[in-house]
Amino acid sequence: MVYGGDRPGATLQSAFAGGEIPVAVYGLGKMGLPLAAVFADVTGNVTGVDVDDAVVDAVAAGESPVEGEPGLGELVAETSADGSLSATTRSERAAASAQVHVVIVPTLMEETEPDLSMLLAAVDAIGEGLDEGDLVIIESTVPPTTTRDIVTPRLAERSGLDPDEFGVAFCPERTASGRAIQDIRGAYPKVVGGVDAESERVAGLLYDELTSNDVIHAGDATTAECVKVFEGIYRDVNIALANELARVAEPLSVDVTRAIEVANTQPFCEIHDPGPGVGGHCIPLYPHFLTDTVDLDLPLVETSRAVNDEMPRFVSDAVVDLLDEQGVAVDDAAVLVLGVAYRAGVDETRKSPTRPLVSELDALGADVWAADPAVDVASVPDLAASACSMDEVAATADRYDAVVVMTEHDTYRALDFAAFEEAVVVDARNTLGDTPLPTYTVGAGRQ
Ligand SMILES: NC(=O)C1=CN([C@@H]2O[C@H](COP(=O)(O)OP(=O)(O)OC[C@H]3O[C@@H](n4cnc5c(N)ncnc54)[C@H](O)[C@@H]3O)[C@@H](O)[C@H]2O)C=CC1
Ligand SMILES: CC(=O)N[C@@H]1[C@@H](OP(=O)(O)OP(=O)(O)OC[C@H]2O[C@@H](n3ccc(=O)[nH]c3=O)[C@H](O)[C@@H]2O)O[C@H](C(=O)O)[C@@H](O)[C@@H]1O
Repeated sequence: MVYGGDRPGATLQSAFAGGEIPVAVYGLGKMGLPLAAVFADVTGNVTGVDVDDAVVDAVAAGESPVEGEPGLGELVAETSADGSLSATTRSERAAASAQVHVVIVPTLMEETEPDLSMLLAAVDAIGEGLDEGDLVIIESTVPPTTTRDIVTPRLAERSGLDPDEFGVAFCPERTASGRAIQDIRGAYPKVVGGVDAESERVAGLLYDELTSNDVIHAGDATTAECVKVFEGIYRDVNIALANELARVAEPLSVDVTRAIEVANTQPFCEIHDPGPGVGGHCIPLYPHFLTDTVDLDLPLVETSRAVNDEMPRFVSDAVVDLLDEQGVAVDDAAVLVLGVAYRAGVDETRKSPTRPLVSELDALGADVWAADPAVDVASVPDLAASACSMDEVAATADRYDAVVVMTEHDTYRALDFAAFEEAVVVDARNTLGDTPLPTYTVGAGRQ
């Protein structure tokens, strides 16, 4: 019994750290596997649950199917080998033996509607195996009120327990791909919020064993859900401000990025970086998690989403204008797009701004190619571009009339842009510095 047993905090913590409290982590993806591995490293008693056989087989064999996470491969190998971490697809069976259930499966979006189907499937499996005194922790980002109004009643219904017989808390995953282990271990304070005081107390005690940082008690689950969604919305709105300011670079003949850099020397100013739009499966979603939940107009949040979603067209217009200056019609042009990942340091292409950019150029009749050192471009769905390997880029440089940098991969800074001969360049990330070619830089204007 973890919840409601009135066990003193220290006793509960030593039982948890001593492996006496079996933990199940549902979702062994980019965030879930690092989380399960750290839980296993701390408690020695974790079952990872995933619906993907290949993921489970890899983890059971001590291998990490998640790449690009420093330290993860070693931690999975170590915890699998010493029995701290096991893996299964049998969700209900894992739920029956666990006392702490941590859910970190995807929360996606259909158009602008949150899609909680994977979350609810995991919750249903947990409900089948939920016992009195268990604690369920949601780490997946969810629309505010989900934990209290959807997850908790669903668990009660599935398990036949009263809601006061088990604990539920929302403890958001505040982690970025590429640095998951260090983030989980304590880069930032861990936020916990319970559907009742005991849920929050127990969740706080367990995470206090996991993190080297502080544990912040939000007061309740809905407040904790708002913390996570607000963090993301703040970022989206702030990026939208930077992107809107970037538009004045040309009319004012000013380097807006430089002006932002200097403005940010004031401690209360933190304008983000202009770019080609906002990608990933988090920041573009979280505003909708809020606007879909409250029946209110939230014009700033909605407008910011629109400003960021308009940036791929802004970049496409810059390409057309530069080509026009050179007397090249866009429907006669070959365009190379450098970067399909939504940001540097990841191989993730979900909601990447490159997709709409390529669609815009393709619709204008351009012959579009795309290259990305971190991504298998040929296998990227819904990308209207021909794949070009980085090796081929150098060999075919004279093919292109325009080159567009969409992701700030270090590789691109090493490219010899003189090899692109007559091409024009749009640097949507302000990452190239000076080039020998006609260049438009988002944030700095015409170079
Ligand atoms: N990726 C990121 O940068 C961050 C993600 N998050 C949150 O973490 C959640 C998970 O994200 P990722 O790990 O990136 O997703 P992912 O797509 O990399 O992995 C999800 C995993 O969950 C598994 N899965 C799906 N349904 C399941 C079920 N019913 N039971 C068990 N496993 C199931 C999938 O097979 C997959 O292996 C997201 O919803 C997001 O809210 C939070 C912070 C950062
Ligand atoms: C508030 C916050 O910083 N959240 C982080 C974010 O990580 P994520 O991997 O989505 O990357 P990100 O750095 O926010 O970038 C998102 C998108 O926005 C773009 N971007 C980012 C910062 C900026 O100044 N300008 C800009 O255009 C990026 O290129 C990318 O396309 O979302 C994660 C999440 O919640 O999934 C979260 O854990 C991370 O800490």
